[in-house]
Amino acid sequence: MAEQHQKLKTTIAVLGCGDVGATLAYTLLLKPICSEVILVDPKTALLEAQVRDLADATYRGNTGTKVKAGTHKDAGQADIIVITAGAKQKPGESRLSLLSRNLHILESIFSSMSPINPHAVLLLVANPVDILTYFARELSGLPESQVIGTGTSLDSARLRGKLSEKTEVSASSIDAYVLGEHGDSQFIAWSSIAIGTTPLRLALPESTTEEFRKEVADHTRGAAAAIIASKGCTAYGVANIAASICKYIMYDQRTIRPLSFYQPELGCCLSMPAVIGRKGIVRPMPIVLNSPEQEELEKCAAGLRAIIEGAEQELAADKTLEKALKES
Ligand SMILES: NC(=O)C1=CN([C@@H]2O[C@H](COP(=O)(O)OP(=O)(O)OC[C@H]3O[C@@H](n4cnc5c(N)ncnc54)[C@H](O)[C@@H]3O)[C@@H](O)[C@H]2O)C=CC1
Ligand SMILES: CC(=O)C(=O)O
Repeated sequence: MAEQHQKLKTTIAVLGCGDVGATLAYTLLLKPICSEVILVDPKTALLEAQVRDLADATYRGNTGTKVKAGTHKDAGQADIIVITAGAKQKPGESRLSLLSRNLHILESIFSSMSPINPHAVLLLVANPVDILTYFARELSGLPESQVIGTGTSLDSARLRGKLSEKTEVSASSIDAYVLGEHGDSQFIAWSSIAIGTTPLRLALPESTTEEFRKEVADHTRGAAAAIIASKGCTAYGVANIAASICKYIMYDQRTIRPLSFYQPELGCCLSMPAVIGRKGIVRPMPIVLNSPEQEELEKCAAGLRAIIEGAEQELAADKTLEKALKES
């Protein structure tokens, strides 16, 4: 019986229980996606308080999901490991400015979690998410398909929200993708946007003007900075998206979303549409880009590759210094 129970148990570990991690844990408790949510954070007082506060939300009308505090080792055995651990942008700061701090946190997480459940799917949320997804793939030793970042899913949701305002059609009836970096070099795949089954250019002729496209792209690209300027963080949007991705994985739902994953032909992780299921990326879903969009994609990948190279050099220099200090 105990063994049968063990097999039915499904666990999602959330690393980092700050604004994003706690909001994600709350969202997971409200959806019956897994039997247990494990929270991990080195700030032990915060961790205990978050677990108690979240547990209070489970005692009435409970979905059956339990929440508890755990260690990095416990997290390493979960079915899905979500990494929200890391510094966040201050008003006016870019996501890329977090790289050095968050890469060191990522390294320390993998050295404390090892060995990782070989069937786990790793979901990166911390920023800069595309670069961290690239390094998580190397540090975790998991197959590429099992290491994904939330990428431009959030930007795409923001885009659909804006287009919903413009077309007066529900966002859920709009197919529109932001692709590339979850950051300043992201781009909108305008040529494939559909309102229901109607191409955007037919549904809304003004959408082909430079002015319209600039307004929508600026809104989408600038959304995080605008929210952070007033409340210091963004949390609800990404928590909802991360919880939905967990559901697609747990239920092997085969949903198509733009997610950050390794693109062998581009040499980096960035967002392209993919089918998501129990093993993570089931397969990339090809998208037809016109030539300006293809150029944007290549420019975006070149920028990310340059950042990865710089980070690799920094990590190598750190290792050399560490070794020299140990030997002295
Ligand atoms: N990808 C996306 O669309 C979004 C990404 N983010 C990113 O998510 C990250 C977290 O944001 P917030 O929760 O607002 O930050 P926060 O500062 O409120 O929480 C971060 C938590 O991570 C914890 N932490 C640090 N080292 C850790 C370790 N080794 N193991 C476990 N936990 C550790 C900290 O103690 C802290 O409690 C940031 O990098 C932020 O930029 C935020 C919103 C959207
Ligand atoms: C913070 C961040 O990456 C976002 O809200 O898009």
